[in-house]
This record gives sequence, structure tokens and C-alpha cells, in this order.
Amino acid sequence: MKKIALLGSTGSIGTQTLDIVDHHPEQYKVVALSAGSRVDELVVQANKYKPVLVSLATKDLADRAAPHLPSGTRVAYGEQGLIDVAASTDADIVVTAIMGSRGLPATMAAIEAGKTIALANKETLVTAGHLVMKRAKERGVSILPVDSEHSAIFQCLNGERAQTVKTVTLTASGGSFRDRTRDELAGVTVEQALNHPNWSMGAKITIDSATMVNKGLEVMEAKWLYDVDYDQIKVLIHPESIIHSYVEFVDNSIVAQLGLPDMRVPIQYALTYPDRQPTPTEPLDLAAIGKLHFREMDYERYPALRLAFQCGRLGQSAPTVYNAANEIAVARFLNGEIAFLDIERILQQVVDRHQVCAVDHIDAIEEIDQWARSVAAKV
Ligand SMILES: NC(=O)C1=CN([C@@H]2O[C@H](COP(=O)(O)OP(=O)(O)OC[C@H]3O[C@@H](n4cnc5c(N)ncnc54)[C@H](OP(=O)(O)O)[C@@H]3O)[C@@H](O)[C@H]2O)C=CC1
Ligand SMILES: CC(=O)[C@@H](O)[C@H](O)COP(=O)(O)O
Ligand SMILES: [Mn+2]
Repeated sequence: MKKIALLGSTGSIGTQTLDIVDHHPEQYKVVALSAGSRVDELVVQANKYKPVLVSLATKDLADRAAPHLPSGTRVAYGEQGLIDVAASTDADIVVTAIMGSRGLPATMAAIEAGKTIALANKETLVTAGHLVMKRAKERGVSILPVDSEHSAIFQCLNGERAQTVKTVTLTASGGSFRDRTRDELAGVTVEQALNHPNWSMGAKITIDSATMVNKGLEVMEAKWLYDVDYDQIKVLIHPESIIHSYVEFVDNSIVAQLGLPDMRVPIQYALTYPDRQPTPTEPLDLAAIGKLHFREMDYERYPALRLAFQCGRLGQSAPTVYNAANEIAVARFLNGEIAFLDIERILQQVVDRHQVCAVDHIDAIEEIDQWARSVAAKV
């Protein structure tokens, strides 16, 4: 039986992970859960799965949950609570389904504790990829991708030699505004931006998908997971999200992974790897779909993706700044404080104000992250 610690259990990836557990209850034991502020949902989960530990964002929220938890379940809170959920139990695998670079300390703690990581929390790898991958290697810890594109690439690379990879191509749906020009983006609403054509996801990643920041983060995520150069990473618009990504080899063979857009497939693959099992998802019927479409990426239409490549290539502190500025800009857009196109403006302005420097320690990452957040909150 595999023991799971789940960071972000009340979110989109978190609840889908628990759905996988529900379909194979004999194979999994949920030993720790963390949520942010959805106390009632976490209490229901705790009473169902009876973990030894749960965590919420603040002491107040933890105090509210405490009287309703089963007798064997302890409650923690804040950053230390996340770290404890990630590292202090006998979990075999930690699913990082929390949103944002807030997941970094807990992910590092899980690596220190020798846990396998099922990584959904891409921001952690963007903000500190060199440190996370180095420590995972030193500790002999596997980082298994949950993100659909990276799971696809992982599956395409299975059994292949790294030297034979020519390029990896991340597919992009184009997001909620894929058929609009830039001029047509001026007055778009939060509600419109949250209406992703193919995937039902948390608010932040849905906005990232509309700005193409999500693909920018995924480009950096791919660089760290697969040790490829930025010149080898391509992005292709594929409106149907059926081909989840593909790898081109030196002999011009292309190996792709396909499926209906349902995150339970990559989530389960990270949990069962290297095994495969049936999932509670619909099979893909290509004849019923008939046609798939592709468009070249337009970097003028999606400048945030161009900026992501620039920050990725610059390396050092630049990706940390890109990620943190974006987290704040998206939160401001979701709060109704700024317009959709201001997200890109803020990103560019914060990156422009930053003097790239070496970040050799997690504390340095956190300092730069805080600096970028404070600038992004004001510009
Ligand atoms: N959704 C998807 O299909 C995909 C998501 N991802 C990545 O997975 C990660 C999660 O995304 P998604 O599930 O969509 O996000 P959601 O917003 O749906 O869920 C985020 C989770 O993080 C928790 N959380 C928020 N704030 C805090 C906090 N301060 N302390 C502790 N926990 C907190 C939330 O708790 P609460 O709700 O209780 O506040 C929730 O459980 C992101 O990094 C995203 O990029 C990657 C590929 C696909
Ligand atoms: C499901 C998943 O992995 C998301 O990251 C998804 O890729 C978002 O879709 P687009 O960024 O392609 O719009
Ligand atoms: Mn993705």
C-alpha cells in the first residue's frame, strides 16, 4: 500500500488525486493532508481518510478545524504545517498540489526526508529549479511529473537515451482568449478569463493559461525535469488539448502522448509509475474527434511567453522574479484591481527593474521572491 501526503488537498489537483485514491482504496493510504482556507472541505476529507496530520494556512483556521477532526488526527498550520505534512509522516510519496512558490520549503523538506515527489506545483521548480533538482539528485529522490505536458514528455522519453532527443514540444490550448486579437483583450472580465476551453483548473493556473504564462512556466519546468536546453524546447498551439506534448528524436521520429483532457491520467501515472492501471476516465476516440488542429506560436500575441524564454535563458534570479511577479499580478487581476493586460505589463516592469544575480540558497530565493512581490504589488 502506498502512503500519500497531499499538499493542497482541497484544490483542483488535490481533489482529483483523492478521486484516484477512491477508485483504488486498497492501494493507497492518505496519511497527511494540507489545505489553505477551506476548513469545512478539509474536515470532511480528514474524517473520510483519517490522516495522522492535517494542516491549514493559519492558526485561526486550524483552531476552527480542531474540534471536528477524528481522534487520531493532529492539526498544524502555516509554513511549518506544510513542511510537517510534506516530511514528518511515513508517507512514501508527496503530491505537491499547492499553488505557487509557497510550496518550495515543503517540497525541499520532502526531498530532505527522502520522499518521492509527484510534482504538480510547477512554480517551485520555476523559482528554484537548480536547487530542487540538485538536492533531489543528491538525495536519490525521484521527481515525477503531474503536469499534463510533462507527464506526456516523461512517457515519450521512457527507455530513450537523452542524447537522442532533438526537441521537446509543449502543446498549448491558447487559453480562454485564444481566438481574440490583442486589441480584443482590453476589456475582458475575470469571469471570461476563468472560462478555459478544455480544462477545469484552479483560478491562478487558468489565468496563466490565458496569458500564456502557464506555458512559460512549463518551458522552465521542462528544462529542469528533462535537462534540455531552451533551444530544444518548442511551444505549439493545439486548441483541442488531445496531444499533451511530444518529443522529436534525432532520426526525426516523433513520439507523442494523447488522451482526453483529464488530469486524473497524469496524476495516477505519477502514483503508479512505472506501473499502469485503469483510470476512471473516458477513453479517447480519434474517429469521433475527426480532426486535430495546430497553430504556430505567436510571440507578439503572447509576449509573456517570450519573456519567460528570456528569463529562463538568463537563469539565476530571473525565473524567481518572473514567477513571483506573476503570482502577484494574477492575484491583483482576480481581485478586480487591474485589467487583464496589466498582468503582462507588471511582469515586464518587474523583470526590467531587476538586476539578475546568483541565488545559491533557498533564503536568497525567498528574498528575491519577496522583492519581486513587493514591486509587483505597486506598479
Ligand atoms: N489544476 C490543474 O489541472 C493543474 C494544476 N497544476 C498545478 O498544480 C498546482 C495546484 O493547482 P490547482 O489545483 O489548479 O490550484 P487550486 O487553486 O485549485 O488549489 C490550490 C490548493 O492550494 C491550497 N492553498 C492555497 N493557499 C494556501 C496556503 N496559504 N497555505 C496552504 N495551502 C494553500 C488551496 O487550499 P484552499 O482551497 O483550502 O484555500 C488548495 O488546496 C499549481 O501549481 C498548478 O500550476 C498543474 C497542471 C494542471
Ligand atoms: C492540465 C494542464 O497541464 C495545464 O497546465 C494545461 O496545460 C493548461 O492548458 P494550456 O496552458 O495549454 O491552456
Ligand atoms: Mn500543463
